[in-house]
Amino acid sequence: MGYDPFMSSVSQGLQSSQYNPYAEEHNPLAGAGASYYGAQNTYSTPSQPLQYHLYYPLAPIRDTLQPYQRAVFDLFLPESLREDLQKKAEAARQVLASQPGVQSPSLQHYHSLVPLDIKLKNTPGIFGLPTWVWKATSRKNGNIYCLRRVEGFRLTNEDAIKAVNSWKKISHPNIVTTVEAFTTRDFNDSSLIFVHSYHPLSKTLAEHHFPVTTNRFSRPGPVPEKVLWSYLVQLSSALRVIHKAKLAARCIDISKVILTDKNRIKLSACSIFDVINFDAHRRVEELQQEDFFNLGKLVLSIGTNTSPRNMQDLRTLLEQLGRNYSEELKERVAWLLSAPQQQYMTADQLIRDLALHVDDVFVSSSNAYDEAVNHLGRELENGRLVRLLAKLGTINERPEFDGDPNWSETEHRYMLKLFRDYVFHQVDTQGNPVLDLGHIISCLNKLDAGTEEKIYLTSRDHQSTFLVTYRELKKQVQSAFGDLQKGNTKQQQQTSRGF
Ligand SMILES: Nc1ncnc2c1ncn2[C@@H]1O[C@H](COP(=O)(O)OP(=O)(O)OP(=O)(O)O)[C@@H](O)[C@H]1O
Repeated sequence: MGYDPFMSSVSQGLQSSQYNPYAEEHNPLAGAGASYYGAQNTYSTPSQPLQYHLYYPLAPIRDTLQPYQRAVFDLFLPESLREDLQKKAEAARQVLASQPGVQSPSLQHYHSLVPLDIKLKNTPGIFGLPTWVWKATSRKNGNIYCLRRVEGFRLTNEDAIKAVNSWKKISHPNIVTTVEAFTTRDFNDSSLIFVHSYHPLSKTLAEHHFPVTTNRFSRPGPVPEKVLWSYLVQLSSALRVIHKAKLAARCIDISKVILTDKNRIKLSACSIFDVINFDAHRRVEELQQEDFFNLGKLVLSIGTNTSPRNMQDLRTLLEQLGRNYSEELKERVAWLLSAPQQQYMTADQLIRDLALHVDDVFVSSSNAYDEAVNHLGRELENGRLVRLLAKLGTINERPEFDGDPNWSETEHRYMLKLFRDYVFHQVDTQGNPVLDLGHIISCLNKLDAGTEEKIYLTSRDHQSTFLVTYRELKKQVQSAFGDLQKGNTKQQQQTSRGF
């Protein structure tokens, strides 16, 4: 089998000795001696032919739905997930409307800057300086990143910016990855730019739990305790990896923790304090203890619905937390708030103390993972069909190939044209188009699997009929597509004669 541009990159990467479900010949020893060795290695490969037309396990709900609903519900991503992913994709692709004569904003090799801040006027936040956040596309690799400008910061020590290098090595599901940092004069001042990975449509915990609203009745209700435990576990896990790398997060604040999915949070502004406060030369152990204190404060703030600006009396707020939540949560938060007095609390110790809640988070994220793999399985099926459709599209109705204007209408290509009619152009007894997605997908699945099932194909003038198996049709698709891949033989001969 030659190079197949419609094969997934994954399957392209497969070694010849590995099983390739898209390969025409599945037995690597095919040829001399194949039948002798035929039974070997079969333990690692599914029996042939693959029953591709059997889709992923279907829910019982299937029987109660109409065919058109069934196809949509059973074969594609659930509506809510599809909508969520599409909204994220749309946000990631968003660009500012171009204005005549105004160049789209860019910064070094980052172009198409789109602001992510919703505030119009920027006041200094936790960094003590105004910051601005954008999404931007890298000219180097086409990826989208989150850029944060720290306005009016003059870098006096070149070593300060190197502090970012240690952060680049940190990779953790609850930490936004740091990519790079640089200085710029593009804003007619000296500004620092931090580049982090981009997580579309994320909100800060401040935006989520303390939305700016003028309607006092629309204030959010109390946050469920399991959400608070989940935040605590996720941030403790982030702290564990940060502290192990001899760093301190320094940005545990409701405005710097982002919510990227339901209850999934990430620390979004790591490395910034390490650069802007580089000259303060504070001991990392001391900063790590502050991380614990700030973690306690964050949970207390959300649990008592009190903005960090109004958290002067921590003792009273702890009592309030104890009235609404379990004693265990109150004790854990009190323990975190005592961090500066305690000598060297560690993240390992914290994770051990949270073990039962870590298990809860583990179970829910494992469930989410299983569900995602299940959806991925269906999408794998759909991706396979798109490749098949693309192949058929290159063959059906091709106006001319190899100097033959009837190429797509003759020999086995004619059968593929009739198959196209069978799949897509059926009509009912009243002559209305049959728009049954289930029929289309089932036919394409059988074609891709090359089953032994036979179908009748009838010419448009009803003068001729063919009884053909999907297996034969599959061979015909491969043969016609193979011809197209080889290219124009007449021209090649002429060219080679020319040499
Ligand atoms: N890595 C990221 N990917 C995508 N969006 C992000 C990322 N980091 C932050 N954001 C979003 O950018 C917006 C602004 O973030 P920022 O940290 O400036 O919050 P803020 O509340 O404006 O804080 P401050 O008061 O310090 O300016 C928020 O909506 C946040 O969710």
